[in-house]
Amino acid sequence: MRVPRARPISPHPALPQLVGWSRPPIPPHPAGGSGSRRPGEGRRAGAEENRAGRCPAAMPSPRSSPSRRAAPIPSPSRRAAPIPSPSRRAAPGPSPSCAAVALRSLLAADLRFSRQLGVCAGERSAWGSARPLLRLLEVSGHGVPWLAGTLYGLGRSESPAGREVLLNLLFALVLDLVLVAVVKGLVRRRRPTHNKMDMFVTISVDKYSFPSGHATRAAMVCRFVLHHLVLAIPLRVLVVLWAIIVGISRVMLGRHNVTDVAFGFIMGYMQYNVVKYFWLSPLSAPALFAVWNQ
Ligand SMILES: CC(C)=CCC/C(C)=C/CC/C(C)=C/CC/C(C)=C/COP(=O)(O)O
Repeated sequence: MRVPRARPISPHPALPQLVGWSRPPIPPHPAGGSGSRRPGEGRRAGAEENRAGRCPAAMPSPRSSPSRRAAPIPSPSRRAAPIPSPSRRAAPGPSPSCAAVALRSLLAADLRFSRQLGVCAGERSAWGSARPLLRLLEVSGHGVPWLAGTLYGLGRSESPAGREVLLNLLFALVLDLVLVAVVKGLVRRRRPTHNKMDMFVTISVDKYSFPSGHATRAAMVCRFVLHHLVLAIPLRVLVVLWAIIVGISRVMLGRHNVTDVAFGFIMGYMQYNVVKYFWLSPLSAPALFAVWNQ
């Protein structure tokens, strides 16, 4: 008796749409299928995966699974290829763990929630009239004004202590740009579909959204300023509020999902630890400071 060969199980086909990650298209099925699944097939495949999976939360409910299994498969070529029963499946392939299922649910909720919060994503959005104000906030957290301002300050500064702080701020800003570009390039999460790509000066990886560069910069600069500038309490509160509002405005503008901003805040907060660890001073980098002190 010929035992049908088990087909490898691919990850959930709706995953790229759920999480917004770039992924190459699914190659055509060797049996002659179109390669892309039809509506409903994804759910069936997902249920199959879940049956084989390790996470009890991913198992289909007894009420829903028989009807899904009974649903006709529209493509004749697909009908010809028998779906192996769990008992015959030799190598079940990758199955979603509880963590993967939880992550998918979180990311799906993230996309839904972020779309709802994107109330300034366009001029015609619910709060479209506030968009110019939020775009002003966008500029306030952008890399160019921060780099330009820091370089200008460095050029004008006459105190060694001021120069030291500004030099380290410059290092922090460049470090932030590099780290964000690396993570964006590795993760390659697309920006929300409702985002208008009308951002002020971007680099190539800025087509990706994870993490939010504005959130990393806002969190890092906020910690930097609070540590190195002597400010009155109301001003300190303002700096913290600015960082939080810059982050929230990224989601409202439709530039990011909530998780991009949340991770960006955490990453920016930790980046400051790196800056603190590698703090540039006349002792640790004498050559650098000798340039100015001549
Ligand atoms: C200003 C000076 C002196 C030099 C500029 C050098 C330069 C061109 C640096 C690049 C700055 C830049 C384009 C930063 C990107 C900022 C940005 C669009 C981040 C994306 O933020 P996100 O929150 O949407 O991820």
